Amino acid sequence: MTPSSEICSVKVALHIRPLVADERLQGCKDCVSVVPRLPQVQIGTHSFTFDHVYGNGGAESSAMFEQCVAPLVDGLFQGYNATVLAYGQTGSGKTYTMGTGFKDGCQTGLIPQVMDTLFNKIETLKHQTEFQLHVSFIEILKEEVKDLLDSASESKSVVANGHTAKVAVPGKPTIQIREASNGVITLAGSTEVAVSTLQEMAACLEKGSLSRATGSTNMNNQSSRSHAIFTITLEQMRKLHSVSPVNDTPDEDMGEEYFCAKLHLVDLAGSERAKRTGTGGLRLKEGIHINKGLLALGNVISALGDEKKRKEGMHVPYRDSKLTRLLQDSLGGNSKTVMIACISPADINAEETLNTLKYANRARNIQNKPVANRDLISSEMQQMRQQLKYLQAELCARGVRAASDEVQVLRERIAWLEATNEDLSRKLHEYRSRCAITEQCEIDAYEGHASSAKSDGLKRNFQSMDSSEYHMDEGISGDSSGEIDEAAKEWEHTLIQSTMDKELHELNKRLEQKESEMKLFGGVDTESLKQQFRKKILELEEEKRTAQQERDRLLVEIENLAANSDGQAQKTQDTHSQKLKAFEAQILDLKKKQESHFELLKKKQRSDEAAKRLQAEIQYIKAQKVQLQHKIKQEAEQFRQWKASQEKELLQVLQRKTEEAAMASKRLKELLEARKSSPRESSANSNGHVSPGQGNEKLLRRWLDHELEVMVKVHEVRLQHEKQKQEHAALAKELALLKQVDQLSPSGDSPQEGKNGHRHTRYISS
Ligand SMILES: Nc1ncnc2c1ncn2[C@@H]1O[C@H](COP(=O)(O)OP(=O)(O)OP(=O)(O)O)[C@@H](O)[C@H]1O
Repeated sequence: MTPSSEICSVKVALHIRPLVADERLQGCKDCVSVVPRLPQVQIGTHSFTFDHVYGNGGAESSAMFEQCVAPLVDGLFQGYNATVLAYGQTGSGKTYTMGTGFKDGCQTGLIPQVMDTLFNKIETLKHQTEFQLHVSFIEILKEEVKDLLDSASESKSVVANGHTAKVAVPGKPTIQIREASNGVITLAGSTEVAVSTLQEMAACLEKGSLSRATGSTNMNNQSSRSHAIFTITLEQMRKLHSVSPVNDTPDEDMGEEYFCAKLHLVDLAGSERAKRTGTGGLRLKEGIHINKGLLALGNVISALGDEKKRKEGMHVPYRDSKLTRLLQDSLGGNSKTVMIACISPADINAEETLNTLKYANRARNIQNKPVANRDLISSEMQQMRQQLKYLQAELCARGVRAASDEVQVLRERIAWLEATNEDLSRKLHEYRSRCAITEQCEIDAYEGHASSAKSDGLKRNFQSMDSSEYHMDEGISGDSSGEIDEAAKEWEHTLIQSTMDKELHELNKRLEQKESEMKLFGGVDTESLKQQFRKKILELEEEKRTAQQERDRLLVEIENLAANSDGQAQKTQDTHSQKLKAFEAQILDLKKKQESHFELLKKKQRSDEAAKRLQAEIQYIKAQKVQLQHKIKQEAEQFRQWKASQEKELLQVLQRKTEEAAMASKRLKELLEARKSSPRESSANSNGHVSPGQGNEKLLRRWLDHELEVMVKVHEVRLQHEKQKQEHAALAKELALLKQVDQLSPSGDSPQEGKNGHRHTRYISS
């Protein structure tokens, strides 16, 4: 049972009955006065204050139940034990006040009102709580506990000399007072009748009241000769509801909460003086026992009521009598207790009344610590259930339930990516080797074509110049092989660029895929999630440990109970065994939850590792990409430089040839001028004589032929130069385009087709 302690004093109410007929006949006077509107009474010079005073000018007796007992009935539903104790001299009205003389459905007294209220409340709560009610009714007569509800002893009640008493049935075990390890006092062997209606409970009260030992004394025609305790045990199994976080509707799956509380309604035997009660023999013996019990009760009340002694931890003599032993819980223990001190206002009873008032006044100082008797197991189970609910909700919120599926999907995706990667690498390798072969074939084919085409074209034109004194073949005679080299170089450059562009394109594609994979990992704060998991696992471990400890404790308790062979022990043992089973199931459940948490944590770790690998792969691809881009740039730059140097060289040659052509043309002009200025020389030579002028003419003609040839060649070179210039412009344009592509290259697309097409055309045309 879980304690939720609060300290509260024993409440004391004073009930002053009116003067009874007998007293009036004796001419008794009222010696007790109630201070108006105060719970205070005066008797002689003595003044006493209580929590409530009823009757004889005080509050109406009818208000007693509402003010003193109804709160205790309410507390019963919250799991608090309670005791209502009627104390007072014989004939002071205890039985009347308690209603333990309940006969023929007569509703006076507190017990019938308790029963009414109890069943009304059960009626209003039964839709959400399951109730079980038991009653027991015992009396302590001459220091023996007797069962007033035992059917076997019913017929054995005897009436002799106006005295009703039960005869002990042979073989029937006597009722034993037991104290459990937690200090709870129980009666082993008493009849506990399960009741479900007011009528059944009233029948029990009536039956027990009839069985109770009563006798006639001078003070009371029907004096109770025993202490009677009517006990109502209320067990509740309350259905717990939690509110669904999704739609605010009650969730039925929260289990139950168990409460068990007892209400003792005690009608003590009246204190008496043998002289006044006029008893002798059997009555006297009864009276001695009654007084002994009450004296023990007085001592307990004194010990508990003295604050100083209480603080010093003074011994409380509960064990001095069966009465005090049974009321141990109600006085200074786990119970909310109300004592109703009953007094007669008659002056003839002044001394007893004063004693009662002193007794009751001391009882006000007793402090109890009532605790709600909630079943520890059910409350722990409830806590565990709530914890589990919380965990499940949290896991749901964080999408961890889907984590395992997600990890599976990612694994498959990684496997697919790796396969694709391998496939692409293989294709790339094949492509490269194909490229190398194609490149070689292209070069070979080009070389073959060039050697024939060039010899037909350029070589034919320039061949004659090889032997000339002007050495016009310089720079041009090597053009054939030079152009072949150039074309091969360009072709190689195009192929390299194309391969690298494709490589870059592949890398970009892979990078894109890997990055989209990474995004799947990115949604969850994995570190904090892992922390949460670890925390929950630790919490579950802690809960499991607590549950195991509780189970061990229960086992020990069951073993102890097993040692006790009586019915009550057996019953408690059965209850404990059931709880133990439930508990073990709970522990098993917790273990499973813990294992599943471990599994989730492992999966999460594996998924993190996969994410790490993916990240590393992405980094590697990025590095590769940067390297490739750098290479493309470098290759383009090298080619550009080579092309520029080629053009520069060509321009130099052209310039030189142009200058030479200009020189030749100038000389030709000079020679023509010289010929015009000597016509005689030429006529004289026409007579058949070879003059020195004739030799010159011959020389001049030869020279002229040569000059003309040179001029034709110069013209051809000029044409060639024009052509080269056009090509140069086209190349510059292409180079600019390449540079642009290079800058935009992450997409990997490049206008390869155009370049190749253009160059190829150029090779053919040249
Ligand atoms: N408040 C009351 N109003 C009217 N009559 C009362 C009241 N209280 C008690 N009486 C009457 O007083 C008589 C004695 O009452 P009761 O039997 O309840 O005393 P008791 O304290 O139980 O005595 P005992 O200790 O001897 O059993 C009874 O006849 C009862 O009807």
